[in-house]
Amino acid sequence: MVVFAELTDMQQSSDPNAKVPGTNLVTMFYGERWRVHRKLTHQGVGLQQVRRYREFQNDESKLIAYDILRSPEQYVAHYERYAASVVSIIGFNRRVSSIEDPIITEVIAVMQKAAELNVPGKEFPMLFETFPWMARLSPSLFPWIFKGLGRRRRGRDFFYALAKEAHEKDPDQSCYVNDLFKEQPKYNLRNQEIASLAGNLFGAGSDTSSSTLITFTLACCAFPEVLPRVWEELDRVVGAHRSPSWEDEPELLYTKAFVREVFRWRSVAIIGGQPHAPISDDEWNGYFIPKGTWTQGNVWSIHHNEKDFPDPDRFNPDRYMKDSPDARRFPTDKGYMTFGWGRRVCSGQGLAEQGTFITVARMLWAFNIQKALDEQGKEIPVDIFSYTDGLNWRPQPFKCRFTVRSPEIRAAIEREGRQALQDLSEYDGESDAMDRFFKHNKQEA
Ligand code: HEM
Repeated sequence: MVVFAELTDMQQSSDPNAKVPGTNLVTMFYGERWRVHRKLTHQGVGLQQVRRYREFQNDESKLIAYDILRSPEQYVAHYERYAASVVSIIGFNRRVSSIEDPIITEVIAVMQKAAELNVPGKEFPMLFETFPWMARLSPSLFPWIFKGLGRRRRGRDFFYALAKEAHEKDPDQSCYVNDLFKEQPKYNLRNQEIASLAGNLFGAGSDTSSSTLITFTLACCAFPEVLPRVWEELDRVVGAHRSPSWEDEPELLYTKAFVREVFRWRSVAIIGGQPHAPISDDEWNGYFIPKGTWTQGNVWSIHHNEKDFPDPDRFNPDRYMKDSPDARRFPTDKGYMTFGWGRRVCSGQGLAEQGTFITVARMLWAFNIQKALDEQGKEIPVDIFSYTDGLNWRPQPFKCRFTVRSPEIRAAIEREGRQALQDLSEYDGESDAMDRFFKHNKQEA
């Protein structure tokens, strides 16, 4: 498999001198270059940084509730817009204001397809994992792989064009791509590295965050019995005249447990993301693991271990309530492994956790989320096992009902939504680079 990784890395690079092992943090081998990318990513979305993003993240989250009031049937698109907009502001200082934006309709769709194909042993090119001898055959035997890599190169061009546009518009503006351009000479960053670092915000951070919110919605439909308790807490701590804020967090114990259970119940990176590999020979529990062997953490299995999580398919926030009989000791304080582990642990964990908390708390406060009704007024069942089939997964499309919990709450959602739109207007703006790219691609297609 290592052979295949090297092959793809060489093919990915348009610079003939660029025979470094990979240009993207997510798939890069561990080493000096990986450390540089990891450091730069932390400068953008590390734990210290993400608190600075709370204000606009909260505003974008207020717009989910506001948008769902007007078009509840498009709830998935509203989640996707929110997640894409947050990382777009961080990266490029430009928000994604519409669910029609090509960042959502095209880029995120490509990411989902990539996650679907990127399952070890499932389909070409990951069949190399199942049949390693294939990796030794001439690349000319697999012409279609180059088509895929060409597409990936176009993705890089796209993110580089967006980064350059943001930088040229205002090089002093505080945003991630401006920091990358500032660091370019120090780390000798090639343009395609800037593109991949900036593109990772969408690639690693957008589909994962929105899929988690879809899972949350499915859990509400499938397990309505958990809702009254969380409403009692939210009504007591927050009330009806404003939505939850981060300041409420210490008092929202059951809501926080609810969020943790969302992360555990159907973790989006179900096999822990990309495979890891030991950098030297290793031994574990009597097993010899040669250097470079792919190892994959089975998050599904960890989160479905009856010992730690009895009746694991039941959505039960009580697992995370300290004094509950359903609580069990888990090796980590958080009680889940949703973001991976070790030195490759998710770089955007802090951003994802704070955004998921504020959005789940707000959605629970705002709505009763239930199964949809058919024409006879009967509830349409949901299937908690009907998920997409990929490295990152999400529920297959399902219909549901959002009912605002009171007229006071409706008024607060509308007031806060209008205010959020005003506050976010500083990030509004068109992108010529995006228009050009999608027009060009349509012509080519
Ligand atoms: C609910 C949302 C998210 C989940 C469940 C998630 C999960 C994961 C997982 C399981 C990994 C692999 C960890 C490992 O190999 O051990 C990962 C890696 C990564 N994630 Fe996330 N992630 C989320 C959101 C984000 C966000 C918002 C960003 C950035 C904006 C991000 C950036 C990254 C990056 C850059 C890596 C690669 C790190 C490396 O290989 O060094 N993720 N994520």
